[in-house]
Order: sequence, then structure tokens, then C-alpha cells
Amino acid sequence: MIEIKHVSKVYGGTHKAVDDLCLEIPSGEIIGFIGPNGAGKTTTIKMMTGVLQIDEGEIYLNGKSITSDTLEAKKQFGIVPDNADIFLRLKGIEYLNFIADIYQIDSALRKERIEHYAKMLEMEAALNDKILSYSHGMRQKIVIMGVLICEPSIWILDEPLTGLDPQSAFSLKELMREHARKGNTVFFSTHVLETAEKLCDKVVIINKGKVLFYGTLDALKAQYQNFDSLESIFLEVVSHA
Ligand SMILES: Nc1ncnc2c1ncn2[C@@H]1O[C@H](COP(=O)(O)OP(=O)(O)OP(=O)(O)O)[C@@H](O)[C@H]1O
Repeated sequence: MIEIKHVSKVYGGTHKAVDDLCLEIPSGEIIGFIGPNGAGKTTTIKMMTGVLQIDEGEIYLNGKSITSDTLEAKKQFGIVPDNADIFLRLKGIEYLNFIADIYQIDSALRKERIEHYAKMLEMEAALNDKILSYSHGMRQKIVIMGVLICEPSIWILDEPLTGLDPQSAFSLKELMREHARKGNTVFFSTHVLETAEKLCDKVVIINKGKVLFYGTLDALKAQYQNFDSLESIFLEVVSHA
């Protein structure tokens, strides 16, 4: 479960990127975080994960405060950031072992999980190459594997499907569904409304740092019955920010 309580973030002293945001993301559901460019999605995710300091408010991950109980809070989640260009000088397998060491995953279990997810995401042949040599999609997949092998209860994913080939995108969506089915939390940002419609239990629509809608897509469609597509509903909702 993720609780975001009256959270704000100001850049440069004047630009309020996130404005008194309140959200309760339950366990057992996939929540899509949708909004136009510059809406405040990445800023919110960076505050949830302790990358950016929160100016006002508080965020709890499975009840642990990211501000005052940071280490315990960080043990609750895995993050796939919007930019997967990390640890470029490591080989894929070195990166995965590094992450597994941090999360204290024993060697037999990590071997089993690495083999399983490498096969699923078609990364077996690339594990002994440096991340520097990977394509954008492969970098994305090695970061996703780093999250999967540690099995944190909360997954936070910033546009995880961007750049993935259809087979890998399909596999990741199945993994997200399975993770939520087991009672875990999946929170991911996307620009692709069709993905949100097929995958999410609920969506959060954000613009100018404020939540404009939070609920099921059925509830959203019921509220905007006169609009004939999800795209037109989305444009109508964000126009009122
Ligand atoms: N480091 C920064 N310094 C100053 N302003 C920033 C910084 N990072 C983001 N912003 C501004 O804060 C606002 C929210 O940006 P953010 O990256 O959170 O949006 P986003 O919803 O993730 O957008 P996108 O969909 O384009 O990735 C934007 O107006 C952006 O220009």
C-alpha cells in the first residue's frame, strides 16, 4: 500500500510541480498514473522513492515513511525509472548480482530467478555484455529484471513499457497482473491510454501537480458519458486543471 498525504514539491522557489497531492494506492491492484507532459508524474515518483526531497506532506510505503524511516521504506519497493541508462560499465549479470547482493537474495534463488526472467525477457544472450552496449529496450529490461529478482511487494514503474518489443511488453504486463493478483501493489505511469484501459484496476489522472480523477475506468466513462473515446475523456479532464 502507498499513502501520499498532502505532498507538494516546488522547483526553483516558485514552480509548484506537485500541489497538495493526496492518494491511497491499495495492495492487490494495478494503478495507472496518467497525465500530459510536465503533469508531475516523475516528480511524484521521485518523491515516493526518496530520490527527491518532499517539500510538504508525507509518503508511506507499506506504512513506512520515506522521510523518517527511509531504509525500511526503501525495502518495500522496486523502481524502474524513466531513464534506464544506469551502471553502464557493468555487465548485465554484474548489475543483477549487485542488486541481489543489496537485497540479500541467496545465490541459488538469484540464479533461478535470473535464469527465469532472462528467458522470459529474451535477455539470456546479453547478460555477459556490458550495459553500455545494450539498446534502449535492453537497458530497460535489465533494470526491470533487477526489480523482479528481488520481489519487492510494491512495484513503481515510470513508463516501463516504452521501448520494449511486443513480446517483452506482453511478458511484463503479465508479470504486473500476477504481482497484483498475489496481493501486491503495482503503480506505473504511462501516456498510452489503451494500455491503462487494458491493464489497470484504477487510474489516477494528474495535471499541473493536482489529481483530477482517481477511480476505475468504468467510473470515469460513466462520469463522461457524452464522450465517445477514452482519449476525448482524457483531454476533457486535463483541460480543467
Ligand atoms: N529538476 C527540475 N527543475 C525544475 N523544474 C523541473 C525539474 N524537473 C521537473 N520540472 C518541472 O516540473 C513539472 C513536472 O515535471 P515532471 O517531470 O514531474 O512531469 P511528468 O508528468 O513526469 O512529465 P513527462 O510525461 O513529460 O515525463 C514540469 O513543469 C517540469 O518542467
